[in-house]
Amino acid sequence: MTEAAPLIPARSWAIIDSTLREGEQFARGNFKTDDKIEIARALDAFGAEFIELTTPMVSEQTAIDIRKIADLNLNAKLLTHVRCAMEDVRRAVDTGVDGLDLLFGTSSFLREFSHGKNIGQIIESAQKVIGWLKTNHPNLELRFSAEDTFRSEEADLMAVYKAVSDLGVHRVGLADTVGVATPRQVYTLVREVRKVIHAECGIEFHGHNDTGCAVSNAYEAIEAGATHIDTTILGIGERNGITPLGGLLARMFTFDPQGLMEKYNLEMLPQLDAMIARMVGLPIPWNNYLTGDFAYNHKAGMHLKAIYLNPGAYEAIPPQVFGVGRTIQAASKVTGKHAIAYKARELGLHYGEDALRRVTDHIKALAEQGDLDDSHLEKVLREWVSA
Ligand SMILES: CC(=O)SCCNC(=O)CCNC(=O)[C@H](O)C(C)(C)COP(=O)(O)OP(=O)(O)OC[C@H]1O[C@@H](n2cnc3c(N)ncnc32)[C@H](O)[C@@H]1OP(=O)(O)O
Ligand SMILES: O=C(O)CCC(=O)C(=O)O
Ligand SMILES: [Mg+2]
Repeated sequence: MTEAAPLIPARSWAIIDSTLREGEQFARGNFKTDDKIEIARALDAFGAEFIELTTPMVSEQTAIDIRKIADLNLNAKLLTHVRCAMEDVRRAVDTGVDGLDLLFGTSSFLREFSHGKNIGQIIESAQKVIGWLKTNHPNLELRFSAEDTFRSEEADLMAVYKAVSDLGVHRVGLADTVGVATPRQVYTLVREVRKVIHAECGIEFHGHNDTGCAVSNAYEAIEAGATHIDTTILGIGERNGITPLGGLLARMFTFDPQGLMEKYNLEMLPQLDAMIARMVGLPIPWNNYLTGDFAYNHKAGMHLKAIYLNPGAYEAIPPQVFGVGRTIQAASKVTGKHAIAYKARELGLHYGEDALRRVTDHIKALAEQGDLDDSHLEKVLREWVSA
């Protein structure tokens, strides 16, 4: 690293976990009442500051489920995600949630093909809906998001964000709905939005992962001053999903580990990922952030030599903080004498320098012919001594 990492205090941003909203839009996300309660409780125990729930407009059952979750009296604040329409907000305020996440698409795509409103009409709808909410439900936490922000005209966005900030929303939302934004665009737009909204108004970022930037875009949003980041467990959502909770935690851990450990029960992450994998009927991806099967697998001889001396040599984040372990894969063609010596010592075996070189080369040659596992390695090491 040529420059010092920027100091980004974990206290400067909060998680809005949307597994129970965006996650329901995932191909395999079809949570039943008990699943929703399990997810909400687990996120609360983890320490998520906010839990976003699907709109009660979906169905009577969904409305009942939102009320059930509200009755759990969790520490996390509950939000429901609703269209900027009186019918929806009237239904939403009856559910017992703490806040409403309103949205309206501002890009020409969504203005033409989703709802047919121009920017003036969007602002009028926002005035009507937010005005009614402020008068009748002043304690609700309100957010207004410009859906498809990153394909919207900047002048339109600024007009909408200024209007809703003047109406007194607690947060404005920037949504990379089709996952097209670059980190630099996110950084720049968050800075621009900050200039037109009130100082006490928060900024939320919601990023899809279509081009693989969901984590980096969330990071850039935070660096630029965003206060809230949308995540889902395992990143589930429409298409290939949004910023995964684990990915965001991994990214942010490197800036303020202590702050992150104080805010969240990080060692619960494997449990959260496993819960959602079970519910959606899919395995945790092998290369998943922190909890993938091989996220902490070390194999090459040059790495293993250093790992034995200090795991930090090849790990940016200590696995135990997130409740996972590391795997040392010493039996392979890319292994080296230090790893073999270490494995031998574990078995109470010791070789001289020449023998160690020869057994290492033998193991590498064997691995060229097929996979080796630890038990095979152990057998070879023992036979080598007795031979
Ligand atoms: C990027 C995102 O993820 S946005 C969030 C997406 N979430 C959802 O869609 C929640 C689940 N959705 C549903 O259950 C249904 O779509 C409902 C209940 C919301 C609406 O269902 P329907 O009345 O059958 O309408 P349908 O879904 O076919 O069409 C969407 C309607 O929402 C309107 N709409 C779209 N965006 C908005 C908005 N931000 N504010 C107000 N109305 C909107 C459209 O104009 C259309 O209404 P219209 O038929 O009067 O033109
Ligand atoms: O309400 C928001 O900010 C995000 C909505 C959404 O899921 C999206 O735009 O992808
Ligand atoms: Mg989304």
